Formats: sequence, C-alpha cells, structure tokens
Amino acid sequence: MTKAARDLVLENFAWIHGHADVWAIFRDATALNAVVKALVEPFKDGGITAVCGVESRGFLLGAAAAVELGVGFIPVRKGEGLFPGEKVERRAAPDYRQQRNCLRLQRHALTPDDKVLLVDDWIETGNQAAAVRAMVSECGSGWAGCSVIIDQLSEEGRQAVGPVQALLAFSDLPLYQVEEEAGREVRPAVSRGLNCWLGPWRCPVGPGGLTGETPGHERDRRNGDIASGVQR
Ligand SMILES: O=P(O)(O)OC[C@H]1O[C@H](OP(=O)(O)OP(=O)(O)O)[C@H](O)[C@@H]1O
Ligand SMILES: Nc1ncnc2[nH]cnc12
Repeated sequence: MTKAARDLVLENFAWIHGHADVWAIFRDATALNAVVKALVEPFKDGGITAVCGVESRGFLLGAAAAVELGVGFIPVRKGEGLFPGEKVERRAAPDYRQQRNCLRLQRHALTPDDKVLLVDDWIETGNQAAAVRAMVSECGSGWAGCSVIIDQLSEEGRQAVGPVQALLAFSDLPLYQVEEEAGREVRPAVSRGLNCWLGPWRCPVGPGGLTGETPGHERDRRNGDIASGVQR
C-alpha cells in the first residue's frame, strides 16, 4: 500500500536547534512525490491556470505542483534578485519571524483570465499569502486559495487568505525535544519549535548601547520563555 503523504511528511520532518527542517521532506524522493501530488489533488478540477510560489521553499514546491497540475508557475520573489520587467509589489505585514518582506511578481505573468493557486510548505501568520492574494487581485486575476503542507494559521489569518487546504495541522507535528538535543537537561520538552526570531535587538550596554540582528536567538512562543535572555 502506498504511504499517505502526511505520514511521509511526519517521517521526514525534523527540528534542528528548534527550527523546522522542511527541506528534509524534499530530500526524500517518495515523500516529495507524494506531497506534491497531495497538494494539488483537491484542486485538480478547480480550473487553476497557474500556481504561485513564494521564494524560496515555495519556488520548489510551487513549480513541482504546477507541473503536476499541467499549468505554469508564477514566482513571487522575496529577495533582491534580478527580476526583469514591470512588477507588482507589496510590503507584506510581518511574517512568523517578524520580518517584513517586499514581495514582487512580474506584471506580465497574470491576466484576468487566470485563476491562481498559491502553493507553499507552511502558512503561519498568512501575511505572505495575503500579500500575494492582493497582488493577484491587482492584476485582475482570480484566486483559488492556498495549498500547503503545514497549516498554522489563526482564525484571523485564515480570513485573509481564502480557502486553505493542508496536509497537516501544526499540532500534528512532533514536539521539539529540547533536552535531548542539548544532551543535558535544560528545560522540559514542551515546545513545538522555536521558530519565532527576535529580529533586531538592542543591548543597553556601553555608550549608546549596541544593536544588531540575532537570528540565533529565538523565543519559544508556546510557553513564552525567552531562551536567549535577549529582549524584544
Ligand atoms: O505565513 P507567514 O508567517 O507569512 O509565513 C509563510 C512563509 O514562511 C516560510 O518562508 P520563509 O520566510 O521561512 O523563507 P524560505 O522559504 O526561504 O525558507 C514559508 O515557506 C512561507 O513562504
Ligand atoms: N514556524 C515555521 N517554521 C518554518 N517555516 C515556517 N513558515 C511559516 N511558519 C514557519
């Protein structure tokens, strides 16, 4: 019997230092194949004309989903990379790491005849998806919704992104075993990830203090524990 996509996701998913390693799912040929097929299945007869994907995990999954659906792929760039032609742009509201991304889509990629499906690995605040939806709408195209591996949306976030199909809910993921990874007892293994980055920090030490970015300092949102001692 063929293993279900969600089982293969759970088999391959890993936490590394509190961060979700979704890339591990893509490394496994069987998991990747099953996941892509499962992501598009609910939309097979939905009249989708294009799949959108947000850089970078969304590029990989979105392009594979587009091939599976037999439609083209529309990239939404998040970085500064070269992207020829006229663009539609949105500064998305903060993502799950409190970062504000400038999302860009090529204006000529969409027409009013299009009906777009956004494919991504994970949706949390929904702010990237909401920004993509707004850009698609600005082009006059239709919106089918989102297909993702992991759904971590709040009810409020869900309103903004339209119908969402997911292979797993966030609560289906294994817990992150903090003390196992550290090899010593640090605190109870209660967390389902430390993915909320604190972003810019300020240390009130020395003349004028110090500032910087602390991607390595994360907060466990589940129990509100500041793991690094750095304050937001
Ligand atoms: O629902 P939101 O809070 O808006 O976040 C969703 C986005 O977060 C992840 O990307 P990430 O920023 O981690 O970039 P990556 O794909 O380059 O790893 C994920 O692939 C989504 O695109
Ligand atoms: N908690 C999370 N970990 C990894 N990628 C994500 N994308 C959205 N939320 C995420």
